[in-house]
Amino acid sequence: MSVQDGNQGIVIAIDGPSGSGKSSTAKGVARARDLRYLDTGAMYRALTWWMLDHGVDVEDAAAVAALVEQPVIEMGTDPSAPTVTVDGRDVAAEIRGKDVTGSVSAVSAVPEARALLVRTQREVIEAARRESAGIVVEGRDITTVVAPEAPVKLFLTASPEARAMRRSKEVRTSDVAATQADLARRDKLDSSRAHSPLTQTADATELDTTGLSLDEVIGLVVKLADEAGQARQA
Ligand SMILES: Nc1ncnc2c1ncn2[C@@H]1O[C@H](COP(=O)(O)OP(=O)(O)OP(=O)(O)O)[C@@H](O)[C@H]1O
Ligand SMILES: Nc1ccn([C@H]2C[C@H](O)[C@@H](COP(=O)(O)O)O2)c(=O)n1
Repeated sequence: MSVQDGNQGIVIAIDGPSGSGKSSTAKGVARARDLRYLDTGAMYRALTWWMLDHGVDVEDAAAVAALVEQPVIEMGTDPSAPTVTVDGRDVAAEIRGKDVTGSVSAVSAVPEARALLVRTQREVIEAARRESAGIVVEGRDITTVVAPEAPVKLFLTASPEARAMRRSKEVRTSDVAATQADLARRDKLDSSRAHSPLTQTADATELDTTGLSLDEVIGLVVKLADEAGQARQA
């Protein structure tokens, strides 16, 4: 059996704060080992986009809760070309805008929104496993709620300064301080909400990526995945 065979049906769960490198790492690992990829943050962003597009006050949890079932959110899990659609419309660009980023923590704190999206995320994971494909899933509650039984569980971190520098470079802003403040704002909301807050648990391997290149981080995670695959084969 090859290393790839050991990874068949594997679930790699990655959590961590904003800008720690979850999406880039998850995509790189999925590409390296021919796995599927699920960006759960994009699902919360897609739901938020729909709420804003329909004029819903996202600070009104009851209003959000009443409408969560309305949009049809679909995720494409090819790590080289992930997609996100709402009611058939490609919203990949819109969900990265300031309005959605400013409102997504409020929507993701609504229990009905979480229940719905966690259910959908588990369905995507099961579909991948039925096809014998493994999947890398990243977000804030993957190791704790969505897939706590995953054989590989990681908590990615990086210093606030490193995360702000990386994100500023990505969005081409020189205002690193403002970027750092926005990351801190979202981390605080995501870690302090009542339902499924971002939490680091003892059974998830912490990976501090501050001094590491993206390729180095991907290499470390691939190694962990291969070791878990070999243990599954033994
Ligand atoms: N180890 C690394 N070294 C340098 N840059 C990195 C590293 N990891 C990720 N990056 C870069 O940092 C930026 C943020 O990474 P990414 O979007 O993967 O983080 P994230 O944790 O998924 O963020 P969010 O939770 O906000 O979606 C990207 O531009 C990415 O290319
Ligand atoms: N599993 C998840 C994934 C994401 N969220 C929330 C919290 C984030 O601020 C927001 C956007 O995620 P990002 O695109 O920055 O990864 O979505 C969550 O609550 N649970």
